[in-house]
This record gives sequence, C-alpha cells and structure tokens, in this order.
Amino acid sequence: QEDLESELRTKSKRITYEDPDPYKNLIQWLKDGKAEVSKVQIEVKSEGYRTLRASQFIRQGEWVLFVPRTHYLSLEEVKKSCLINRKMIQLNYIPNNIQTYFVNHLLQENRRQNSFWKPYIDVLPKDVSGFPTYFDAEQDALLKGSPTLFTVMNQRKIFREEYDNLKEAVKEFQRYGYTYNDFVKFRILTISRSFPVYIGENEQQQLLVPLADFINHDNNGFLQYGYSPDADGFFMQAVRNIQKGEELFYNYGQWSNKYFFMNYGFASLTNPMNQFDFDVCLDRNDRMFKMKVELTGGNICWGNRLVNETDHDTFRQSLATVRFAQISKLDDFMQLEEDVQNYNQFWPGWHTTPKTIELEKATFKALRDLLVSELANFASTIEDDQRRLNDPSTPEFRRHIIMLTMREKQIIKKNIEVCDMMLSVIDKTSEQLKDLMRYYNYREIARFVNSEIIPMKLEAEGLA
Ligand SMILES: C[S@@+](CC[C@H](N)C(=O)[O-])C[C@H]1O[C@@H](n2cnc3c(N)ncnc32)[C@H](O)[C@@H]1O
Repeated sequence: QEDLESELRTKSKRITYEDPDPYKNLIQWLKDGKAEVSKVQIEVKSEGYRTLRASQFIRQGEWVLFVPRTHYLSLEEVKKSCLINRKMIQLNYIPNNIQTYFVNHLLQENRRQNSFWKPYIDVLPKDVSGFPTYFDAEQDALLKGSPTLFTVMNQRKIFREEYDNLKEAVKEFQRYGYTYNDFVKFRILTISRSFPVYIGENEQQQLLVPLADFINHDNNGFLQYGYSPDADGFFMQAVRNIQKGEELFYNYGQWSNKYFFMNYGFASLTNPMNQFDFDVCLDRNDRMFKMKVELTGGNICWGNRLVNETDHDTFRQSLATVRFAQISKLDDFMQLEEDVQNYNQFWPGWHTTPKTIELEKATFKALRDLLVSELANFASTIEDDQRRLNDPSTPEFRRHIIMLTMREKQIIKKNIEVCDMMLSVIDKTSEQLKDLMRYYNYREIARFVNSEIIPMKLEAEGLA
C-alpha cells in the first residue's frame, strides 16, 4: 500500500505550481489539465469569501467552465488513491457518511509536500469558524430556543464519533496524527463544496470540483451543472445570457435556512423555504395516554414543521398532531379507531381528522400555547434581532444566526396569529364564518374552515 502511495507521490512531482498567488496556481494547474476556465475570473471579496465573475459575455446554453475528470475528486477516486480509505475498505469499516472518504483523502493530500492536489488544497478556506460546529458556549447560547441548536449538537456528536472510531479502527489514521480539528474542517469543507452529480443514468455521485466550488448560492441562480460523458468531465452551463463582469450564482437547492446554516454556514432573510421544526408530544397525565401510545405503535412525540406560508400541508399536519394529543372524549377516540382501519400505520399528523368544534377549539388553543412557549425560549426577540442586523458592527457569523432564528420566530409568530384568529371566530355561526372567509388572507385556513368547520357548524345548527 505504501508503495502505491509513494508511486502516486512521484507521479505528482512532475509539475509544481509556485506562484505566490495561490489563485494563479489553481488556474494554471487547471489549464494544464485541459480544463476550460477562460470565461470566469476569481474575485476575492474577503479571505474567506470568494466568488466568480464572467470575464466575457456568455450566451445561454454555453458552458461557463469545464473541469475534466482528472481534476475533480470523485468517490471512486478517493476510495482508490487514499491509503486510509483503502484500509477502511479492507477492514470493512463503514463510515457514518461517505464524506469521510473525501476527508481522509484531503487530510492525506494536505500532508504531502508535492501533492497533485496542492493547488486545490491551497485555496480551500482556511477559516471555517463561522460554521456552527465550531461555535463555543457563548455562540451556542445565541441559538437558545432554536431547534437548530439540537441539530448542531447532533452534528458534533456524529463528527466526534467518526473521528474516534477511525482512530481506533485504522492505525495509520492515528499514526499520521490527524487532529480532530483538521478532520472536522475537511468534513465541513467537503459538505459545503460538494456537488451531487448524475454520472451514469441512475448513478449519483458526490464530486469536489476545483474552481466550480467558488460559485455562491442565490435563489435566482442562473447556472446548472452536470457530467458530460463525451467530454468526460464536469461542466457549469449558463441557463440565460450572462453579461461580462456579472457575478455568477447557482441555486444550491430548495433548502430551509436550517439546512443552509448547518451545511454552508449561512442563512438568508429572503429564503422562501424557511421552516420551524418542533415536537408535539402526548401528555403523560392524559387519561388516554396508554390508548394513544398503543394506537400509534409506541410513539409519544412527533416532529412537526411550520413554514412561512400557512398555505401548506405542514400546518394541517401540525394541527392534526396537536388534535390527536388533545382528544379527551372516548367518542372521538373511538371514531379515530374506526378511521384507522383504513391505514397500515396510524400517523397522528395525517390521520386525525376534525371531530367536533369543541375539539377544534382545544386544538387551536393547545397549538397556540405550545408556540407561545416555544417563542419564549429564544434568546432574543424579533425586535432585538432587527436592531442587531441594522448595526453594521454585528459580526458576519452572528448575522447568520440572527437571520436563522429571526425567521424561525417570525414563522412562530405568524402561526400564533392564525391560532388567535381561529379562536376569535370559531364561535361564530356558519353564515358569519362563510362571510369572513371570503376575504381571509390565509387560503389554507379559509379552505380548512370551509371544508371542516362550517360543515360541523351546519350540523350543530341543524340539530339546534
Ligand atoms: C461552494 S462555496 C462557495 C465559494 C465560497 N464563497 C468561497 O470563498 O470559497 C460555499 C460557501 O460559500 C459561502 N456562501 C455561498 N453562498 C452564500 C450566500 N448566498 N450567502 C452567504 N454565504 C454564501 C458559504 O460560506 C458556503 O459555505
């Protein structure tokens, strides 16, 4: 194995790139490898924040850049050319994430003086302290109340476990003295810089692609990427005409702020995919606790999510889960048991349909109380956040925490308002409700009232 390693090292000694400007080395290395990089230019906005600009007009459909297979890292490549990875495979060690194969390869190449990958490694960000995995107790405290804090803790645990297990299982990993900090740094760099790409028809691969990984995210990104079998490499393509000098962006995906924050270290106020994650749990003092647990196959809590828009299934699901927890009448529960015959497994958020106006009232009240207490858990108010965002001395990493948690709080607040609104109208007559819903802003709520509440009202009014 060591022979193969030294052979690779000799091979990589052929050309060295020693310009004091690491970006020049990167471009020259890519050009020497027959990459097509002439239409883009690197701009260093700050040491940790670089971007690409179009160095010429680029027509819609044209490739913006091309990197051949020899100059990007694929899973196949890193499994083959990294000693630790080969050992892992021999030992049948299954990493908790395939990112570990990339991390091991980067650690190896980072250690080598004359690595073929040196021009790439030299331009990877040096400082990743803005990623939540690196936060200290004081920075964690800023996330208090946010469901993201739990995810951060969990991520740290996963990273630590992998590092400790690797050290234990692969003696070379320990011998090279790779530190936990470097392991985590390369793990984060792998997460935040990899491209999921379809190579074969159904074969999705992660790739680390030099230079392409300088492009930042925007919701209105105008590039797409892929693998070209004919050219045997990775391309970025313009989906519209791009003017000379324009900054290049692509859309990293329709992800929530929490996802961006965890994987890329940023959040945005304009992300349309924001969400607030929260748990709805059964009350252990509930008389029906045991019956409910039995019905759901042993569950007590369910993860739910609310989004910006109340025009969304997530609202109905959250409501239904709370409704399940709120059922207190045997009749309602029996009706639920009847409904359940139609499903293989009972999911409170999908299957707990409205039963009575009384139950709906209790449900909106309980959801409201839950959200009010969630809101009170946060370290700061929306107003504090707004003030800090307006203050230019607020550090960059902190802005992202504020944007993340502020959006979570805004979602909670909006949903509290919906609960309040429902509680204020639920005692009205069916006619009054119909009138109110005609101009109601939240379509999902209006649809819910029209399809569920009004029929219940009509039935009750008919009986009366
Ligand atoms: C693939 S890299 C893009 C290039 C990066 N700016 C650099 O200098 O190497 C992804 C990283 O860029 C930054 N980034 C990308 N899009 C961003 C955005 N819309 N807002 C803030 N930071 C962003 C984040 O630090 C993220 O982890």
